Amino acid sequence: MIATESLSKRYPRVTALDRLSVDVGPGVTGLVGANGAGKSTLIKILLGLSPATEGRAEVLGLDVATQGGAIRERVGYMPEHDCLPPDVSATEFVVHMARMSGLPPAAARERTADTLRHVGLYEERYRPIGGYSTGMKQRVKLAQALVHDPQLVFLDEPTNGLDPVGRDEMLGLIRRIHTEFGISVLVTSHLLGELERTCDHVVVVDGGKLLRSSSTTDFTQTTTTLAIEVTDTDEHPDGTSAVREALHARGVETHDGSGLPGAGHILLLTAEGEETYDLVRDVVADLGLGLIRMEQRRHHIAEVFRQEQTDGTDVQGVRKEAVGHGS
Ligand SMILES: Nc1ncnc2c1ncn2[C@@H]1O[C@H](COP(=O)(O)OP(=O)(O)OP(=O)(O)O)[C@@H](O)[C@H]1O
Repeated sequence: MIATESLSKRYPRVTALDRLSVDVGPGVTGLVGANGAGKSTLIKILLGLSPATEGRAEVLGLDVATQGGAIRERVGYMPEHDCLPPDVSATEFVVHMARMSGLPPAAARERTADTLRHVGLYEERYRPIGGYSTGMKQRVKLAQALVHDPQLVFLDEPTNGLDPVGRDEMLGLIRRIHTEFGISVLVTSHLLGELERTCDHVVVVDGGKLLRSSSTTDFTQTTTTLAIEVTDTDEHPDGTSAVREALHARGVETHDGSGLPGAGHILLLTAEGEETYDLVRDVVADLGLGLIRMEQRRHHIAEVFRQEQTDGTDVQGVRKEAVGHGS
């Protein structure tokens, strides 16, 4: 879908992209980085709106330097900043954008109605945009990116300014753009964790450089860490401590899962194999406790990242190592 090769963008005072080489396939891909990491710059270059200083890039097999128009016919773009005219309704605006994309009037109206319904705007679509909430404005921006039925959409910080419920709804909507309509998505965020449930693949940039590019499952792959939670009984009012002591007596180290939801009631230990599961089961049964859960823990992206950064001696070292993992 997207391929960049040693792509750089230098402004007089800042290098926004620094020899970025990355491949993005079909599906939902998260482009993650702190503010100023170069995400919006990359999107503008990929749309053929801003020339790269060096390197090259292709979108859907088209060269961004020479085929920007053809790219924008096939790709939708939801910009980061509010850019909506306040005096017109969502319907008028999205019909206009559909017409600009070359749809005939009747098709533009039909596609607009379908798309606004899909993004969750109903009666309000006839009211002027100026009176909309941030969430509704984000939906209008999303609708105009989808109305011409693109193969790929670039969504720049679509969850910006939304409350947690609005954010979840937007992330669900983004996922459905791919699952229901087969449109591939490149979505940016400065929050690594929020893209975890939504994206198949995550590309992390920092200071214009590629930090890491891998599938979400590689990021969050199941580890051999077991999380155990047990009931309390009259005999063992603190069941967790009783299990901890019994496991220690059998030479199994545990840690307490601090920082996890429910910490204090959760024991973490490294599973050496089948025998660890059997041992835990026997210990809990011998104590007469109930086993609430025994599960392999999945890491969250943000944890993996934090872990990599603490393991590295310096940020530069982390970058080198992370680039090594990239595709
Ligand atoms: N037109 C421009 N002229 C000069 N510098 C720019 C220009 N556009 C972006 N920059 C700089 O390039 C760097 C990358 O900006 P960019 O907007 O791509 O980052 P970002 O990752 O999208 O962050 P944000 O989410 O804050 O927009 C920043 O230091 C920014 O100040």
